[in-house]
Amino acid sequence: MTVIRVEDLSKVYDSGFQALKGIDLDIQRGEIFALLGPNGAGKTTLISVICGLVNASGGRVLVDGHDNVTDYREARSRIGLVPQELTGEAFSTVWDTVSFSRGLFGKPASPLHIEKTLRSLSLWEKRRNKLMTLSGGMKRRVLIAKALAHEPQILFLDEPTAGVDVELRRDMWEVVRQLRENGVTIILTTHYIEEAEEMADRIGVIRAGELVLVEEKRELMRKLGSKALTLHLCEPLSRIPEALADHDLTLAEDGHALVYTYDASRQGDPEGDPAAIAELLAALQAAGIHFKDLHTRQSSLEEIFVSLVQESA
Ligand SMILES: Nc1ncnc2c1ncn2[C@@H]1O[C@H](COP(=O)(O)OP(=O)(O)OP(=O)(O)O)[C@@H](O)[C@H]1O
Repeated sequence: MTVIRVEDLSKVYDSGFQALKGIDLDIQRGEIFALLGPNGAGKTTLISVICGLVNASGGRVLVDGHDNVTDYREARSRIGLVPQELTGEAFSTVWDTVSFSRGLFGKPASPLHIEKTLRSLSLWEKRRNKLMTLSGGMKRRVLIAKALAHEPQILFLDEPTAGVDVELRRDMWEVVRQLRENGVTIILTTHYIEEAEEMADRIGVIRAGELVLVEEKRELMRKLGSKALTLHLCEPLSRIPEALADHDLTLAEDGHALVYTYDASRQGDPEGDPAAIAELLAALQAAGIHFKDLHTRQSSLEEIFVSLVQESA
């Protein structure tokens, strides 16, 4: 199942700056893994080392069992890397650019594969266009087509939607999902928590060169997400009554709502919060406080992420 194994990886740049500190990470075949982290955390350094563009100072990387230093060609041929920007080549056509990328890996020409790739990225109609004439969205698709030209099993996307509008972002997400459905393993770096929340099966958080967390997205949200139960009251309160002092409540909306915050990880725990909620509701009734509506809200990955990064700061 493991398609990439990263063992005790470290990187010290010539300047003496240590960008990666003993990273251990396994990527599973067929997953979408999102690497989240603030600016300068080491995301680009990590994927550059895995892709063999930057030398590690310590540790090793196995790609499908092939060491990415001693067995560079085998390792590299399995990887496609989608950089942030398209450089040069403004006057080349889409077809030529993508075909050329395949050639760089020493693969024999395969017009069939190039056609399939262009069609899957809705670039077929544009194949004769020069890159300079393409829209930003189309250029991003060309970057992906180039990275897929040599038929890699693993695709790295470095900030795939940095600086694009919402519509294009959704478009790109759809493209990535489609690739995964076709069996490609995806590793993406992102600043956008929304992107990780939307796309990822697993999330890694990197901070100051250390992986501070790797977790299934669902598990992460279950474990760390707090829930808030908001009760909209029939009659506003000026303060929380004594009888409810034992319950962890706050008054909101000018006294028109009571908010109870609890740990979502204890859901389903008979000793935990469901009992506490039942008790709370009973106590409200006993105190003669009636509510006309209620809703619960789970904290988003964004809130979870911010608290994580602050916690380890
Ligand atoms: N060639 C280099 N020489 C010295 N330091 C470098 C070099 N490249 C990157 N760094 C430093 O290493 C750290 C990690 O950089 P990296 O680009 O990996 O971060 P990142 O998480 O990808 O950030 P961003 O989201 O801003 O791209 C930064 O502090 C950066 O200044």
